[in-house]
Amino acid sequence: MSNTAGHTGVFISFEGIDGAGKSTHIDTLAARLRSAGRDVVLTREPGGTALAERLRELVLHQPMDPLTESLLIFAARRDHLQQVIEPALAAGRVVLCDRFTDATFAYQGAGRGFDTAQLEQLERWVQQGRQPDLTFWFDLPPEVAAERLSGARVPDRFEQQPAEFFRRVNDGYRARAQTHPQRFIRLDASQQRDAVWADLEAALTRRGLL
Ligand SMILES: Nc1ncnc2c1ncn2[C@@H]1O[C@H](COP(=O)(O)OP(=O)(O)OP(=O)(O)O)[C@@H](O)[C@H]1O
Ligand SMILES: Cc1cn([C@H]2C[C@H](O)[C@@H](COP(=O)(O)O)O2)c(=O)[nH]c1=O
Repeated sequence: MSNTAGHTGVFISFEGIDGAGKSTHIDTLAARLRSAGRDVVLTREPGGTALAERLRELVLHQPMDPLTESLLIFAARRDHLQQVIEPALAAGRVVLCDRFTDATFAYQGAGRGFDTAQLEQLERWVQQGRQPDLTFWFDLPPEVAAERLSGARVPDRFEQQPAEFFRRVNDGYRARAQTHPQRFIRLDASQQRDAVWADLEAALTRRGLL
């Protein structure tokens, strides 16, 4: 659906292991899109609504088993989709979302070893076919990400995981990128910030979004 300015809603997600560089570029992109006349919604997962932010706190800090973790993440996603993402897209806005369902397949699926078929069921049930139009995957070796994050903050339940966990998570992202090649754009996040931004900008320009 398009708004009065003739803009159609666009849903862009940003993925990658902790410390891969997503946040560094999301704000810059939001400013760029706004200066091009787009109405931008900046949001994140788990989170993005009052309820989903409360669930985020639990998921990041409260010990729980992988099924509980997956259910809470999808519950948060359901609220986020209904309250924020779907209305914004219907109004012709650009939604920039720091992580979405690919993170669940990467962290809960590949990282924790939770059954992918069950995640696919939850994905269908909760999202009713909704997927990002474009997904930037910041691909970075876990050792480099750990180095970038070292001492930056008190680690949450995911950030406390060993490098081997993040290697599996990164493999999980690679698998998702192979399953959804039409929307995935891999960025070499080990480059300098400017080079990563240039690749991101070029990909959006090629698609007529900048
Ligand atoms: N290309 C880069 N080269 C070197 N350092 C970088 C680069 N991009 C980001 N950083 C730095 O790495 C750290 C992590 O970046 P950032 O917070 O953007 O990652 P993130 O993917 O959003 O992490 P998280 O998912 O854990 O929030 C920050 O200190 C940031 O300044
Ligand atoms: C959406 C989503 C997120 N996670 C994990 C990944 C991160 O470690 C945290 C979110 O914190 P950040 O500020 O984005 O780094 O949650 C997850 O395990 N599964 C998911 O679906």
